[in-house]
Amino acid sequence: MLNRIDLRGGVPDPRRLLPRAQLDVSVAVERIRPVVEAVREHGYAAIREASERFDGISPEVLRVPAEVIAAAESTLDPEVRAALLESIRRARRVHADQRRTDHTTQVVPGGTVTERWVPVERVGLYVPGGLAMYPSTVVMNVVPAQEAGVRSLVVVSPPQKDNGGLPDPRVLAACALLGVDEVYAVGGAQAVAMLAYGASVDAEDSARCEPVDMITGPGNIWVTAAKRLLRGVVGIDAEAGPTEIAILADDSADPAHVAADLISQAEHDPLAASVLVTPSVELVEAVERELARQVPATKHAERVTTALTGEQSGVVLVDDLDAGLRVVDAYAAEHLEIQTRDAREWALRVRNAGAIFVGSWSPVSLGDYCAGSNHVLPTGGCARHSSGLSVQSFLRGIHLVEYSQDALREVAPHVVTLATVEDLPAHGQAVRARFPGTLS
Ligand SMILES: NC(=O)c1ccc[n+]([C@@H]2O[C@H](COP(=O)([O-])OP(=O)(O)OC[C@H]3O[C@@H](n4cnc5c(N)ncnc54)[C@H](O)[C@@H]3O)[C@@H](O)[C@H]2O)c1
Ligand SMILES: N[C@H](CO)Cc1c[nH]c[nH+]1
Ligand SMILES: [Zn+2]
Repeated sequence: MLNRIDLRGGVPDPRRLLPRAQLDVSVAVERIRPVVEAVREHGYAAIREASERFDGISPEVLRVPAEVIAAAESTLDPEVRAALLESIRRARRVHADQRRTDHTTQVVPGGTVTERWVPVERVGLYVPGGLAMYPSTVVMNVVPAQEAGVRSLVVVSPPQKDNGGLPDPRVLAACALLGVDEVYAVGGAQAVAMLAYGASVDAEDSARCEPVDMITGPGNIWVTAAKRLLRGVVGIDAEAGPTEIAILADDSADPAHVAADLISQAEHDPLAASVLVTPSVELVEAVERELARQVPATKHAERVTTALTGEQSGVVLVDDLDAGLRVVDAYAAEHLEIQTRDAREWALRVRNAGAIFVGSWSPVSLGDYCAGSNHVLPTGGCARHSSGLSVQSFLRGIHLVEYSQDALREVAPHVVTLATVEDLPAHGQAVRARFPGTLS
Protein backbone atom coordinates (compact mmCIF):
# COMPACT_ATOMS: atom_id res chain seq x y z
CA MET A 1 0.00 0.00 0.00
CA LEU A 2 2.82 2.42 0.89
CA ASN A 3 5.24 3.72 -1.72
CA ARG A 4 8.70 2.28 -1.19
CA ILE A 5 11.89 4.27 -1.37
CA ASP A 6 15.00 2.15 -1.08
CA LEU A 7 17.94 4.11 0.28
CA ARG A 8 20.02 1.09 1.20
CA GLY A 9 23.54 1.72 -0.01
CA GLY A 10 23.42 5.46 0.78
CA VAL A 11 21.26 8.47 1.55
CA PRO A 12 21.96 10.87 -1.34
CA ASP A 13 19.49 13.72 -0.76
CA PRO A 14 16.59 12.60 1.36
CA ARG A 15 14.86 15.97 1.02
CA ARG A 16 14.27 15.33 -2.67
CA LEU A 17 13.49 11.65 -2.26
CA LEU A 18 10.65 12.24 0.19
CA PRO A 19 8.23 14.62 -1.45
CA ARG A 20 5.45 16.46 0.28
CA ALA A 21 1.94 16.34 -1.27
CA GLN A 22 1.76 17.66 -4.81
CA LEU A 23 -0.83 20.31 -3.97
CA ASP A 24 1.60 22.41 -2.03
CA VAL A 25 1.01 25.58 -0.10
CA SER A 26 2.46 27.91 -2.75
CA VAL A 27 -0.05 26.60 -5.30
CA ALA A 28 -2.91 26.98 -2.82
CA VAL A 29 -1.87 30.59 -2.08
CA GLU A 30 -2.76 31.62 -5.65
CA ARG A 31 -6.14 29.87 -5.40
CA ILE A 32 -7.19 31.63 -2.20
CA ARG A 33 -5.72 35.05 -3.04
CA PRO A 34 -9.04 36.27 -4.58
CA VAL A 35 -10.94 35.19 -1.45
CA VAL A 36 -8.56 37.12 0.80
CA GLU A 37 -8.70 40.21 -1.42
CA ALA A 38 -12.50 40.09 -1.55
CA VAL A 39 -12.69 39.96 2.25
CA ARG A 40 -10.33 42.91 2.53
CA GLU A 41 -12.47 44.97 0.11
CA HIS A 42 -16.00 43.84 0.88
CA GLY A 43 -15.79 42.37 4.39
CA TYR A 44 -19.02 40.74 5.55
CA ALA A 45 -20.51 40.18 2.05
CA ALA A 46 -17.36 38.43 0.83
CA ILE A 47 -17.11 36.28 3.97
CA ARG A 48 -20.72 35.15 3.53
CA GLU A 49 -20.16 34.42 -0.15
CA ALA A 50 -17.03 32.33 0.53
CA SER A 51 -18.69 30.44 3.40
CA GLU A 52 -21.67 29.59 1.21
CA ARG A 53 -19.30 28.42 -1.52
CA PHE A 54 -16.88 26.34 0.58
CA ASP A 55 -18.93 25.33 3.64
CA GLY A 56 -22.39 25.30 2.03
CA ILE A 57 -23.82 27.43 4.84
CA SER A 58 -23.24 30.63 6.79
CA PRO A 59 -25.27 32.24 9.57
CA GLU A 60 -26.51 35.81 8.94
CA VAL A 61 -24.82 36.99 12.10
CA LEU A 62 -21.27 35.65 12.18
CA ARG A 63 -20.59 36.13 15.90
CA VAL A 64 -21.83 33.21 17.99
CA PRO A 65 -24.23 34.54 20.67
CA ALA A 66 -23.10 34.17 24.30
CA GLU A 67 -26.18 32.12 25.18
CA VAL A 68 -25.37 29.60 22.41
CA ILE A 69 -21.85 29.14 23.81
CA ALA A 70 -23.24 28.70 27.34
CA ALA A 71 -25.86 26.22 26.11
CA ALA A 72 -23.19 24.17 24.33
CA GLU A 73 -21.36 23.80 27.62
CA SER A 74 -24.44 22.92 29.66
CA THR A 75 -25.47 20.19 27.18
CA LEU A 76 -21.96 18.74 26.82
CA ASP A 77 -21.70 14.98 27.31
CA PRO A 78 -20.19 14.42 30.80
CA GLU A 79 -17.51 12.07 29.46
CA VAL A 80 -16.43 14.60 26.88
CA ARG A 81 -16.39 17.30 29.56
CA ALA A 82 -14.18 15.13 31.81
CA ALA A 83 -11.78 14.39 28.94
CA LEU A 84 -11.56 18.04 27.93
CA LEU A 85 -10.98 19.14 31.52
CA GLU A 86 -8.17 16.59 31.87
CA SER A 87 -6.66 17.76 28.58
CA ILE A 88 -6.85 21.38 29.81
CA ARG A 89 -5.35 20.48 33.20
CA ARG A 90 -2.34 18.71 31.68
CA ALA A 91 -1.77 21.35 29.00
CA ARG A 92 -1.93 24.06 31.64
CA ARG A 93 0.72 22.35 33.77
CA VAL A 94 3.16 22.17 30.87
CA HIS A 95 2.44 25.63 29.50
CA ALA A 96 2.53 27.34 32.92
CA ASP A 97 6.12 26.11 33.18
CA GLN A 98 6.94 27.90 29.91
CA ARG A 99 6.24 31.39 31.30
CA ARG A 100 9.20 33.76 30.93
CA THR A 101 10.47 36.21 33.50
CA ASP A 102 11.99 39.59 32.70
CA HIS A 103 15.77 39.70 32.95
CA THR A 104 18.17 42.59 33.40
CA THR A 105 21.81 42.39 32.25
CA GLN A 106 24.27 44.89 33.66
CA VAL A 107 26.47 45.49 30.59
CA VAL A 108 28.76 48.05 32.29
CA PRO A 109 28.38 50.06 35.50
CA GLY A 110 25.48 52.43 34.77
CA GLY A 111 24.46 50.59 31.60
CA THR A 112 21.75 47.93 31.59
CA VAL A 113 19.55 46.07 29.11
CA THR A 114 16.34 44.57 30.43
CA GLU A 115 14.40 42.05 28.39
CA ARG A 116 10.67 42.44 29.10
CA TRP A 117 8.31 39.71 27.93
CA VAL A 118 5.08 41.33 26.78
CA PRO A 119 2.09 39.34 25.50
CA VAL A 120 0.57 40.07 22.10
CA GLU A 121 -2.54 42.18 22.71
CA ARG A 122 -5.21 40.56 20.53
CA VAL A 123 -4.96 37.09 19.03
CA GLY A 124 -7.12 35.14 16.57
CA LEU A 125 -7.18 31.37 17.10
CA TYR A 126 -8.17 29.11 14.22
CA VAL A 127 -9.99 25.90 15.13
CA PRO A 128 -10.50 23.59 12.13
CA GLY A 129 -13.85 22.04 11.30
CA GLY A 130 -14.01 20.58 7.80
CA LEU A 131 -13.41 16.84 7.69
CA ALA A 132 -13.16 16.49 11.47
CA MET A 133 -14.15 18.57 14.52
CA TYR A 134 -11.42 19.81 16.86
CA PRO A 135 -12.47 20.77 20.40
CA SER A 136 -8.96 19.64 21.43
CA THR A 137 -7.50 22.37 19.23
CA VAL A 138 -9.40 24.99 21.24
CA VAL A 139 -7.43 23.74 24.25
CA MET A 140 -4.09 23.74 22.40
CA ASN A 141 -4.56 27.31 21.14
CA VAL A 142 -6.20 28.92 24.14
CA VAL A 143 -4.13 27.49 27.02
CA PRO A 144 -0.72 28.85 25.88
CA ALA A 145 -2.28 32.19 24.94
CA GLN A 146 -3.87 32.49 28.38
CA GLU A 147 -0.68 31.42 30.16
CA ALA A 148 1.20 34.08 28.18
CA GLY A 149 -1.28 36.69 29.43
CA VAL A 150 -2.98 37.56 26.11
CA ARG A 151 -5.87 39.87 26.97
CA SER A 152 -8.09 39.58 23.92
CA LEU A 153 -8.75 36.14 22.43
CA VAL A 154 -11.00 35.38 19.50
CA VAL A 155 -11.80 31.95 18.13
CA VAL A 156 -12.92 31.27 14.55
CA SER A 157 -14.24 27.91 13.37
CA PRO A 158 -16.16 26.86 10.25
CA PRO A 159 -19.97 26.95 10.21
CA GLN A 160 -21.54 23.48 10.29
CA LYS A 161 -24.55 22.50 8.23
CA ASP A 162 -25.75 20.14 10.97
CA ASN A 163 -25.58 22.88 13.59
CA GLY A 164 -27.56 25.56 11.74
CA GLY A 165 -24.43 27.31 10.50
CA LEU A 166 -22.83 27.54 13.94
CA PRO A 167 -19.47 25.90 14.70
CA ASP A 168 -19.48 22.40 16.15
CA PRO A 169 -21.13 22.43 19.63
CA ARG A 170 -18.16 20.60 21.23
CA VAL A 171 -15.88 23.34 19.93
CA LEU A 172 -18.20 25.94 21.46
CA ALA A 173 -18.31 24.01 24.74
CA ALA A 174 -14.50 23.93 24.88
CA CYS A 175 -14.51 27.72 24.39
CA ALA A 176 -16.94 28.02 27.32
CA LEU A 177 -14.83 25.77 29.54
CA LEU A 178 -11.84 28.03 28.86
CA GLY A 179 -13.77 31.30 29.27
CA VAL A 180 -13.53 32.41 25.62
CA ASP A 181 -16.61 34.40 24.62
CA GLU A 182 -15.68 35.96 21.26
CA VAL A 183 -16.33 33.25 18.69
CA TYR A 184 -17.17 33.56 14.97
CA ALA A 185 -18.72 30.98 12.68
CA VAL A 186 -16.22 31.46 9.87
CA GLY A 187 -13.61 29.04 8.53
CA GLY A 188 -11.06 28.68 5.76
CA ALA A 189 -9.14 31.52 4.11
CA GLN A 190 -12.08 33.87 4.68
CA ALA A 191 -11.69 33.47 8.46
CA VAL A 192 -7.97 34.19 8.33
CA ALA A 193 -8.64 37.30 6.19
CA MET A 194 -11.40 38.47 8.54
CA LEU A 195 -9.04 38.20 11.51
CA ALA A 196 -6.26 40.02 9.68
CA TYR A 197 -8.30 42.92 8.28
CA GLY A 198 -11.31 43.02 10.60
CA ALA A 199 -14.86 43.10 9.21
CA SER A 200 -18.48 43.74 9.93
CA VAL A 201 -20.12 40.61 11.20
CA ASP A 202 -23.73 41.35 10.29
CA ALA A 203 -25.59 42.87 7.35
CA GLU A 204 -26.57 46.03 9.30
CA ASP A 205 -22.93 46.79 10.10
CA SER A 206 -23.90 46.98 13.78
CA ALA A 207 -21.06 44.77 15.07
CA ARG A 208 -17.49 44.15 13.98
CA CYS A 209 -14.68 41.68 14.44
CA GLU A 210 -11.75 44.00 15.11
CA PRO A 211 -8.46 43.01 13.46
CA VAL A 212 -6.09 40.90 15.54
CA ASP A 213 -2.34 41.29 15.99
CA MET A 214 -1.55 37.61 15.48
CA ILE A 215 -3.20 34.45 14.14
CA THR A 216 -2.38 30.96 15.37
CA GLY A 217 -3.81 27.50 14.89
CA PRO A 218 -3.79 24.63 12.45
CA GLY A 219 -5.86 24.09 9.36
CA ASN A 220 -5.99 22.46 5.97
CA ILE A 221 -4.00 23.58 2.96
CA TRP A 222 -6.34 26.55 2.29
CA VAL A 223 -6.04 27.86 5.82
CA THR A 224 -2.27 27.39 5.74
CA ALA A 225 -2.08 29.20 2.40
CA ALA A 226 -4.07 32.17 3.77
CA LYS A 227 -1.75 32.35 6.77
CA ARG A 228 1.28 32.40 4.46
CA LEU A 229 -0.31 35.13 2.31
CA LEU A 230 -1.16 37.34 5.29
CA ARG A 231 2.10 36.93 7.21
CA GLY A 232 3.34 40.47 7.72
CA VAL A 233 -0.14 42.02 7.62
CA VAL A 234 -0.55 40.13 10.85
CA GLY A 235 1.70 37.92 12.99
CA ILE A 236 1.49 34.21 12.14
CA ASP A 237 2.67 31.20 14.11
CA ALA A 238 4.41 28.36 12.29
CA GLU A 239 2.59 26.81 9.33
CA ALA A 240 0.52 24.02 10.88
CA GLY A 241 -1.04 22.43 7.81
CA PRO A 242 -2.03 18.88 6.84
CA THR A 243 -0.82 16.44 9.47
CA GLU A 244 2.37 14.39 9.16
CA ILE A 245 3.75 11.42 11.05
CA ALA A 246 7.17 9.86 10.53
CA ILE A 247 8.16 6.75 12.45
CA LEU A 248 11.78 5.71 12.89
CA ALA A 249 11.62 2.05 13.84
CA ASP A 250 13.79 -1.05 14.10
CA ASP A 251 12.83 -4.70 14.27
CA SER A 252 11.84 -4.34 17.94
CA ALA A 253 8.79 -2.26 16.94
CA ASP A 254 5.33 -3.80 17.09
CA PRO A 255 3.98 -3.73 13.50
CA ALA A 256 0.38 -3.47 14.72
CA HIS A 257 1.25 -0.30 16.66
CA VAL A 258 3.25 1.16 13.79
CA ALA A 259 0.38 0.58 11.36
CA ALA A 260 -2.20 1.99 13.79
CA ASP A 261 -0.14 5.14 14.29
CA LEU A 262 0.39 5.67 10.54
CA ILE A 263 -3.38 5.31 10.05
CA SER A 264 -4.22 7.58 12.99
CA GLN A 265 -2.67 10.63 11.38
CA ALA A 266 -3.68 9.69 7.83
CA GLU A 267 -7.31 10.00 8.92
CA HIS A 268 -6.99 13.79 9.26
CA ASP A 269 -6.78 14.64 5.59
CA PRO A 270 -6.28 13.02 2.17
CA LEU A 271 -3.15 15.22 2.04
CA ALA A 272 -1.81 13.89 5.37
CA ALA A 273 1.61 12.22 5.23
CA SER A 274 2.54 8.94 6.93
CA VAL A 275 6.15 7.84 6.59
CA LEU A 276 7.96 4.82 8.01
CA VAL A 277 11.76 4.87 8.09
CA THR A 278 13.43 1.60 8.99
CA PRO A 279 16.33 -0.73 8.23
CA SER A 280 14.09 -3.78 8.78
CA VAL A 281 12.53 -5.36 5.67
CA GLU A 282 10.70 -7.78 7.98
CA LEU A 283 9.07 -4.86 9.81
CA VAL A 284 8.00 -3.28 6.51
CA GLU A 285 6.36 -6.51 5.41
CA ALA A 286 4.62 -6.97 8.75
CA VAL A 287 3.40 -3.35 8.74
CA GLU A 288 2.04 -3.81 5.21
CA ARG A 289 0.11 -6.87 6.40
CA GLU A 290 -1.23 -4.87 9.33
CA LEU A 291 -2.27 -2.00 7.07
CA ALA A 292 -4.11 -4.43 4.82
CA ARG A 293 -5.96 -5.68 7.91
CA GLN A 294 -6.53 -2.38 9.74
CA VAL A 295 -7.28 0.12 6.97
CA PRO A 296 -10.53 -1.51 5.70
CA ALA A 297 -11.78 -1.65 9.29
CA THR A 298 -11.18 2.00 10.08
CA LYS A 299 -14.06 4.47 9.86
CA HIS A 300 -12.41 6.88 7.42
CA ALA A 301 -10.89 4.14 5.24
CA GLU A 302 -11.27 6.10 2.01
CA ARG A 303 -9.52 9.22 3.30
CA VAL A 304 -6.85 7.08 4.98
CA THR A 305 -6.21 5.11 1.78
CA THR A 306 -5.86 8.30 -0.25
CA ALA A 307 -3.38 9.69 2.27
CA LEU A 308 -1.37 6.46 2.61
CA THR A 309 -1.10 5.87 -1.13
CA GLY A 310 -0.38 9.52 -1.96
CA GLU A 311 3.15 10.44 -3.01
CA GLN A 312 3.63 12.19 0.34
CA SER A 313 3.45 8.87 2.22
CA GLY A 314 5.73 5.85 2.07
CA VAL A 315 8.31 3.52 3.51
CA VAL A 316 11.97 4.43 3.40
CA LEU A 317 14.37 1.52 3.70
CA VAL A 318 17.77 2.45 5.07
CA ASP A 319 20.97 0.57 5.91
CA ASP A 320 20.81 1.28 9.63
CA LEU A 321 19.33 3.66 12.21
CA ASP A 322 22.10 6.22 11.70
CA ALA A 323 21.04 6.53 8.07
CA GLY A 324 17.40 6.62 9.25
CA LEU A 325 18.23 9.50 11.54
CA ARG A 326 19.65 11.47 8.59
CA VAL A 327 16.43 10.81 6.67
CA VAL A 328 14.07 11.92 9.45
CA ASP A 329 16.21 14.99 10.14
CA ALA A 330 16.09 16.02 6.50
CA TYR A 331 12.35 15.38 6.36
CA ALA A 332 11.62 17.38 9.57
CA ALA A 333 8.25 15.80 10.32
CA GLU A 334 5.52 17.46 12.32
CA HIS A 335 5.37 14.32 14.53
CA LEU A 336 8.23 11.87 14.82
CA GLU A 337 7.81 8.59 16.67
CA ILE A 338 10.89 6.64 17.73
CA GLN A 339 10.06 2.96 18.06
CA THR A 340 13.47 1.40 18.50
CA ARG A 341 15.59 -0.13 21.21
CA ASP A 342 17.12 2.67 23.33
CA ALA A 343 14.46 4.99 21.93
CA ARG A 344 15.34 7.90 24.20
CA GLU A 345 18.96 7.94 23.06
CA TRP A 346 17.90 8.07 19.42
CA ALA A 347 15.32 10.75 20.20
CA LEU A 348 17.95 12.96 21.81
CA ARG A 349 19.99 12.85 18.60
CA VAL A 350 17.12 14.17 16.42
CA ARG A 351 17.58 17.79 15.25
CA ASN A 352 14.42 18.45 13.25
CA ALA A 353 10.87 17.53 14.29
CA GLY A 354 7.78 19.36 15.56
CA ALA A 355 7.44 16.93 18.48
CA ILE A 356 9.06 13.58 19.23
CA PHE A 357 7.17 10.64 20.71
CA VAL A 358 9.52 8.27 22.46
CA GLY A 359 9.03 4.52 22.75
CA SER A 360 6.05 2.21 22.48
CA TRP A 361 3.81 3.93 25.00
CA SER A 362 3.85 7.48 23.70
CA PRO A 363 1.79 7.43 20.49
CA VAL A 364 1.01 10.66 18.63
CA SER A 365 -2.66 10.32 19.63
CA LEU A 366 -1.63 10.81 23.25
CA GLY A 367 0.02 14.09 22.30
CA ASP A 368 -3.00 15.07 20.22
CA TYR A 369 -5.17 15.07 23.32
CA CYS A 370 -3.76 14.44 26.74
CA ALA A 371 0.04 14.38 27.07
CA GLY A 372 0.20 18.02 28.15
CA SER A 373 2.32 18.86 25.09
CA ASN A 374 0.93 21.09 22.34
CA HIS A 375 -0.50 19.58 19.16
CA VAL A 376 -0.28 22.70 16.99
CA LEU A 377 2.98 21.83 15.26
CA PRO A 378 4.94 22.88 12.17
CA THR A 379 4.39 20.91 8.95
CA GLY A 380 5.82 20.87 5.42
CA GLY A 381 9.43 20.91 6.64
CA CYS A 382 8.89 24.04 8.77
CA ALA A 383 10.15 22.06 11.78
CA ARG A 384 13.63 22.84 10.42
CA HIS A 385 13.18 26.43 11.60
CA SER A 386 9.99 26.71 13.66
CA SER A 387 8.53 25.35 16.88
CA GLY A 388 5.09 24.19 17.87
CA LEU A 389 2.72 26.54 19.62
CA SER A 390 3.81 27.52 23.13
CA VAL A 391 3.61 30.39 25.59
CA GLN A 392 6.64 31.86 23.80
CA SER A 393 4.62 32.12 20.56
CA PHE A 394 2.43 34.77 22.20
CA LEU A 395 5.21 36.81 23.82
CA ARG A 396 7.47 39.52 22.46
CA GLY A 397 10.78 40.29 24.10
CA ILE A 398 11.20 44.07 24.31
CA HIS A 399 14.61 45.48 25.27
CA LEU A 400 14.73 48.35 27.73
CA VAL A 401 18.02 50.16 27.23
CA GLU A 402 19.09 52.35 30.19
CA TYR A 403 22.49 54.07 30.19
CA SER A 404 23.72 56.81 32.52
CA GLN A 405 25.61 59.88 31.26
CA ASP A 406 28.93 58.37 32.33
CA ALA A 407 28.18 55.02 30.74
CA LEU A 408 27.28 56.70 27.44
CA ARG A 409 30.39 58.93 27.59
CA GLU A 410 32.57 55.88 28.03
CA VAL A 411 31.34 54.11 24.89
CA ALA A 412 30.64 57.22 22.77
CA PRO A 413 33.89 57.05 20.70
CA HIS A 414 33.00 53.52 19.55
CA VAL A 415 29.52 54.61 18.52
CA VAL A 416 30.95 57.53 16.55
CA THR A 417 33.51 55.25 14.86
CA LEU A 418 30.90 52.72 13.78
CA ALA A 419 28.58 55.49 12.54
CA THR A 420 31.43 56.90 10.43
CA VAL A 421 32.26 53.46 9.00
CA GLU A 422 28.64 53.04 7.93
CA ASP A 423 28.58 56.56 6.44
CA LEU A 424 25.77 57.53 8.78
CA PRO A 425 27.32 60.63 10.37
CA ALA A 426 24.03 61.85 11.88
CA HIS A 427 24.07 58.77 14.09
CA GLY A 428 27.44 59.83 15.50
CA GLN A 429 26.24 63.41 15.81
CA ALA A 430 23.31 62.29 18.01
CA VAL A 431 25.88 61.12 20.54
CA ARG A 432 28.37 64.05 20.04
CA ALA A 433 25.55 66.53 20.67
CA ARG A 434 25.32 65.21 24.22
CA PHE A 435 29.02 65.91 24.96
CA PRO A 436 29.73 69.19 23.14
CA GLY A 437 33.38 69.79 22.31
CA THR A 438 34.67 66.53 23.79
CA LEU A 439 34.43 64.04 20.89
CA SER A 440 36.24 64.26 17.55
N1 LIG B 1 -0.30 20.76 12.05
C1 LIG B 1 -1.14 20.80 13.07
O1 LIG B 1 -0.76 21.23 14.17
C2 LIG B 1 -2.55 20.33 12.90
C3 LIG B 1 -3.40 20.15 14.03
C4 LIG B 1 -4.73 19.76 13.82
C5 LIG B 1 -5.19 19.59 12.52
N2 LIG B 1 -4.34 19.79 11.48
C6 LIG B 1 -4.78 19.73 10.09
O2 LIG B 1 -5.86 20.66 10.00
C7 LIG B 1 -6.64 20.29 8.90
C8 LIG B 1 -8.10 20.36 9.24
O3 LIG B 1 -8.75 20.37 8.01
P1 LIG B 1 -10.29 20.40 7.86
O4 LIG B 1 -10.56 20.38 6.41
O5 LIG B 1 -10.88 19.35 8.71
O6 LIG B 1 -10.74 21.80 8.50
P2 LIG B 1 -10.33 23.30 8.17
O7 LIG B 1 -11.15 24.15 9.08
O8 LIG B 1 -8.87 23.49 8.21
O9 LIG B 1 -10.78 23.56 6.69
C9 LIG B 1 -12.12 23.70 6.36
C10 LIG B 1 -12.30 25.00 5.60
O10 LIG B 1 -11.59 24.93 4.35
C11 LIG B 1 -12.24 25.74 3.41
N3 LIG B 1 -12.19 25.04 2.11
C12 LIG B 1 -12.60 23.79 1.83
N4 LIG B 1 -12.41 23.52 0.52
C13 LIG B 1 -11.87 24.63 -0.04
C14 LIG B 1 -11.44 24.98 -1.36
N5 LIG B 1 -11.53 24.12 -2.38
N6 LIG B 1 -10.94 26.22 -1.57
C15 LIG B 1 -10.83 27.11 -0.55
N7 LIG B 1 -11.24 26.83 0.71
C16 LIG B 1 -11.73 25.61 0.96
C17 LIG B 1 -13.66 25.91 3.87
O11 LIG B 1 -13.94 27.27 4.00
C18 LIG B 1 -13.73 25.26 5.23
O12 LIG B 1 -14.27 26.14 6.20
C19 LIG B 1 -6.18 18.91 8.45
O13 LIG B 1 -5.34 19.06 7.32
C20 LIG B 1 -5.37 18.41 9.64
O14 LIG B 1 -4.38 17.51 9.25
C21 LIG B 1 -3.05 20.16 11.65
N1 LIG C 1 -2.70 15.31 15.00
C1 LIG C 1 -3.16 16.68 14.92
C2 LIG C 1 -1.95 17.57 14.72
O1 LIG C 1 -1.42 17.44 13.49
C3 LIG C 1 -3.90 17.16 16.13
C4 LIG C 1 -5.18 16.48 16.44
C5 LIG C 1 -6.30 17.01 16.97
N2 LIG C 1 -7.21 16.04 17.11
C6 LIG C 1 -6.67 14.92 16.71
N3 LIG C 1 -5.44 15.19 16.30
ZN1 LIG D 1 -4.23 13.83 15.18
